Amino acid sequence: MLMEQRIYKKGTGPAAHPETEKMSLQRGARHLLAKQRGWFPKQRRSAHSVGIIGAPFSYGQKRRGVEGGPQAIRDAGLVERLSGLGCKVHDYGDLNFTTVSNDTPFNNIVHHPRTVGLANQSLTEAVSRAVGDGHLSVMLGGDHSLGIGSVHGHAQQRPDLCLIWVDAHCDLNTPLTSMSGNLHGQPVSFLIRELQDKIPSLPGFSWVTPCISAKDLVYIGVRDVDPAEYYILKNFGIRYFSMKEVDQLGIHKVMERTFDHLIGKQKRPVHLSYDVDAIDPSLAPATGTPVIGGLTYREGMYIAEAVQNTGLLSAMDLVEVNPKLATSDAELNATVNIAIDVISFSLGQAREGSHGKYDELPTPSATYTTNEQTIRL
Ligand SMILES: NC(=[NH2+])NCCC[C@H](N)C(=O)O
Ligand SMILES: [Mn+2]
Ligand SMILES: [Mn+2]
Repeated sequence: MLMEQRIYKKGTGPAAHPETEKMSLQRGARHLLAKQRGWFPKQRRSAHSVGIIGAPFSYGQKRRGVEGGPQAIRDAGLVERLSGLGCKVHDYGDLNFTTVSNDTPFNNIVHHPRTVGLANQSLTEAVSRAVGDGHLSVMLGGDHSLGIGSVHGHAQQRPDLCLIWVDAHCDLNTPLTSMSGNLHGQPVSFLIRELQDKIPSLPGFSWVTPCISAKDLVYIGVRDVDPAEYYILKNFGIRYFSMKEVDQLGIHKVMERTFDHLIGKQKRPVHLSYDVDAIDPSLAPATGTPVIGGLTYREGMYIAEAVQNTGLLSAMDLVEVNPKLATSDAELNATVNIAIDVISFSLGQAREGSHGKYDELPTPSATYTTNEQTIRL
């Protein structure tokens, strides 16, 4: 409730607390409220500096609409949510992608190679800049072919990164094994060093160099694995927790083993690539390749919380939200809100409560001074 007059703690006033940086409306409102009551929110312990990069791109698959993901996620209040968590948010805006003309399929199968290659080249630069600027990079897709550029750009700044890929799919086909021809089913194959003699040179991809080893990657949530992907998982020793392991072990053990594998011996930056189709389609239906039997809301958020708790998250992706595939407003809102929740939990929201808002509790005996009078609360 708004009070008639602003109330300041004794000996303080607006001049004693200059607002040094531009704040979001919500943070500003909270700050004002705190001022009115006479105490101030303290700096959060886990305050991240976050760089948001919108990647409105859909040519890694055939269903248009996923390019509307960043706008839908922003419209639903992502920046305000993150500011409310105490994050310092720098929004880099949306990238402007070029559709290459005469982009004929590679081998008559792989669609839009030049357009996908070029988009990922500019995403690489954007993510590298954001991380170089000192931000935790948050890339909003767009389809999951963007994983190439996001991980690649992150690796330019943090060559020792490891990768957690949360997805119903492995996205591990090579251009020679893909049955769909969609590059969103192939990004990881371009990133893994050990696979490079199996990757043909694709027009638009000459700039790509692999940046992780098979042991630097863990999958969580997979339940739709193509034959070639299974071959690669097994023969290259890639660690993965399918939905079967999530059922057998429980999500807590899955995360424990994930971190044991990736950061057990040595701490290093974590890249979290989160495909919204990892979550069960009954909860997040507005996506292009839904697969029944996915993560519950609680499992999905537990993964994000656990990654945040490592303190090592350095870049993340939230991809495959396709607003055009929602059959109702309710479906759209459910999917977009889950996307925002995944990002928020990855950046410090916690179900047990968040720390940091209060330095101390207000006491009834404290006195507060307005411009004209002293008030006892
Ligand atoms: N990012 C995604 N949703 N990928 C779905 C991939 C589906 C299938 N495995 C393919 O190669 O096309
Ligand atoms: Mn994916
Ligand atoms: Mn997927």
